Amino acid sequence: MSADLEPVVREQQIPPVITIDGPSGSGKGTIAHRLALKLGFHVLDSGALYRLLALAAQQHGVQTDNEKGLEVLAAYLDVQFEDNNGEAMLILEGEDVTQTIRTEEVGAAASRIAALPGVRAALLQRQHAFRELPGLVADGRDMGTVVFPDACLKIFLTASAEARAERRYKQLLQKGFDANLAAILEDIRARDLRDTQRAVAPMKPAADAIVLDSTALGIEAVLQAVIASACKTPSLRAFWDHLGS
Ligand SMILES: Nc1ncnc2c1ncn2[C@@H]1O[C@H](COP(=O)(O)OP(=O)(O)O)[C@@H](O)[C@H]1O
Ligand SMILES: Nc1ccn([C@H]2C[C@H](O)[C@@H](COP(=O)(O)OP(=O)(O)O)O2)c(=O)n1
Repeated sequence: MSADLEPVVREQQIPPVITIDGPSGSGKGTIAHRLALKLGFHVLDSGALYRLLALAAQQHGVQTDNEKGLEVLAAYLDVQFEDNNGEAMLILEGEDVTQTIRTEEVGAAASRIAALPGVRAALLQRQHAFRELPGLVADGRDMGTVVFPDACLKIFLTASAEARAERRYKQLLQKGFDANLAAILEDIRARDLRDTQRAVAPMKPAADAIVLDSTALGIEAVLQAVIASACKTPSLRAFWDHLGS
């Protein structure tokens, strides 16, 4: 944090939170990182926690419907989020799993375990712990509705399933994974359905969220729209004034 930003930060009693929720491939992670970088805020990739737990369950032979077993695993989950030249590096039980957790298989398992109330409750405290000064940008499915209902700015980012599948397909190829567009589209639709239909903390825009459809918008255009909303948010004004000066 730069020295001249310190008075701005000191004025904040509770670290401000910006939430970015939405379905797979809507661009939440990308926008959350870009925005956090601009503001100097921390980032919570809450989906990564569900993915890490899903991978840990696979490695320890805990089935995705074993709620009690998953709760215990979540309570003792040994994970670190480290910074690797501006990129998050995810360590599970001492092993770098940054790439391993990004497969559609782990994403689908994460979505299944995320429907279990005990799992969500067990991960809640870990998510709250990311709320530190100067502030937090949190991305996921229930950041604005359940985890940070008092967030000062809530964005719900969406796009058509086809556009999201295409983005994910390109992203997986870029990362060197094998990918099949039709299979990804099917996975995305199944995940959307599971994430919106579950009884606890279903994916939906918070009543006070700004809904942004990025089907026809590039990353820069989405970022500018989010920044425009952030500039109008009173508790964030001091940060933007500082950046503009
Ligand atoms: N508005 C957009 N237009 C085109 N591609 C995008 C857009 N937003 C994100 N992407 C790309 O789509 C892929 C998925 O984005 P990501 O931020 O990981 O989505 P999410 O976190 O919602 O699953 C990434 O490769 C990203 O660069
Ligand atoms: N806050 C969250 C974040 C993720 N989840 C669940 C539901 C999602 O399908 C999986 C994986 O989430 P993740 O954000 O990593 O997935 P995408 O990057 O959007 O494909 O975890 C959740 O239930 N609540």
